[in-house]
This record gives sequence, structure tokens and C-alpha cells, in this order.
Amino acid sequence: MGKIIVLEGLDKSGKTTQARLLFDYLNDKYPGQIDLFSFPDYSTKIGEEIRSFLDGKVQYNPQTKHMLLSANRWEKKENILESLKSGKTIILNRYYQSNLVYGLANGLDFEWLSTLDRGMPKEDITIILDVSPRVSYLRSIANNFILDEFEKSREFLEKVRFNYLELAKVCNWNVLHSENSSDIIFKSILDIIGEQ
Ligand SMILES: Nc1ncnc2c1ncn2[C@@H]1O[C@H](COP(=O)(O)OP(=O)(O)OP(=O)(O)O)[C@@H](O)[C@H]1O
Ligand SMILES: Cc1cn([C@H]2C[C@H](O)[C@@H](COP(=O)(O)O)O2)c(=O)[nH]c1=O
Repeated sequence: MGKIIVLEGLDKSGKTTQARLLFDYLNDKYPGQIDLFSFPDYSTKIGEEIRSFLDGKVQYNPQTKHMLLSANRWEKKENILESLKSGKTIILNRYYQSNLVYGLANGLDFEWLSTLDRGMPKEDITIILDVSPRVSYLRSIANNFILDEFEKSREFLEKVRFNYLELAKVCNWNVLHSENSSDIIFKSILDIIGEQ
């Protein structure tokens, strides 16, 4: 394989669930040939800072927030390149696409946001797991999740969803209706990546 597959979508759209299912499926089929990265990566210093502002513990302006979110990818660039060099397929649970759609919803400029990730490895396939903000919210409360700064406002999530759907039209992103069961969504993902 040797591809970069990006799973994107609103908070609680099922990215982590599907990334895990996909990792297990592909790793069974191609043992040791698959890597999974999730962004934000909260394990680094920059990741800890991101966690702090998402939890409302520190305040930054939108530019600083989105630069930190991008820097958190840059610090993983060598790891991603290493995987690619060894011919592995990489699954990314969020990537620069999140910064575009959330950044736009935070009032930032598209070109400015795009520049932040210019030079990072390019993806082969992007799949947007599309759910409504209502479903995102219902899944959060059903699981007693604490809503972070970007999840608190339904109006904000409406903007983010709009941005995903609009950019999908011009950026060749696949949009998958993702309010079905996990099994159905997973089968559609396998179809999109040609692994059925
Ligand atoms: N298809 C589905 N139907 C119903 N519930 C789901 C589905 N997929 C995932 N969930 C549930 O929704 C919650 C969020 O799922 P998950 O962590 O996979 O989403 P996410 O997009 O990675 O979220 P976040 O962006 O907040 O990290 C979990 O409790 C999960 O079990
Ligand atoms: C990678 C990335 C993320 N975001 C936003 C999207 C979410 O609201 C949070 C991360 O929360 P999660 O529950 O860990 O998915 O951050 C962003 O705006 N820009 C990015 O690059």
C-alpha cells in the first residue's frame, strides 16, 4: 500500500473508532506495515499546551492556537517520513485539514492557515466522517465527555461542518455520512480506500 489516509470530521464523529478499526484490519492484512498517528498529539510539550487551551486553562489568540496545532504536526514530520520511507501505510486521525476548517471558523484566513502546514507530507486520501453538531453533542453527553473550548458552541460546530463540506468539493475529500452504525461506516471506508 504505502499511502497516507486521513480521517477527519467534527468532534465525536467517530474518527478514533474508525482509525482503530482500520488499523487493526490493515495490520492483519499487511502485518507491521501500518502506522497510526493522532493529532493533536497531546504527549508532547506543545501538545500539553494545546490541551491547556482546549480546556480553557490558558488563553491565546486564534493565531497562536492554530500555530501551536500546526507545530504539533511539524514535530512529528520525521516520524511520518520514516514510516513512509519504510513503505508503510499511515492512518492519520486528524491532520492539517482540521486546522483549515476550525481555523476558518475561528475567523482566520485560508491562505495563512494553509501556509502553516506547507511542506508536511501530502495525503493520498481524505475521508470526512460527516455528522451533525447535534449528533456530536448527543454522543458527548451520552458518554459524559467534558466539552472542550472548540466543542462548546453549536454555532461554531455548524461553521466547522459547513467548512468541511465546502472544502471537500474543491479539495477532493471524500464525505461519508457517519450517523450510521460503526460497521456500515467502516465498510464504506474500505470501499473508498479500495480494500474491500
Ligand atoms: N457510528 C457510531 N454510532 C454511535 N456512536 C459512535 C459511533 N462511532 C463512535 N461512536 C461513539 O462516539 C464517541 C466518540 O467516538 P470517537 O472517539 O471515535 O470520535 P472522535 O471523532 O475521535 O472524537 P474526538 O474528535 O472528540 O476525539 C465514542 O463514545 C464512540 O463510542
Ligand atoms: C489537529 C487539529 C485539531 N483542531 C481542533 C479540533 C478539535 O476541536 C480539537 C482537538 O480535539 P480532539 O478531541 O482531540 O479531536 O482541536 C484544530 O483546530 N486544528 C488542528 O490542526
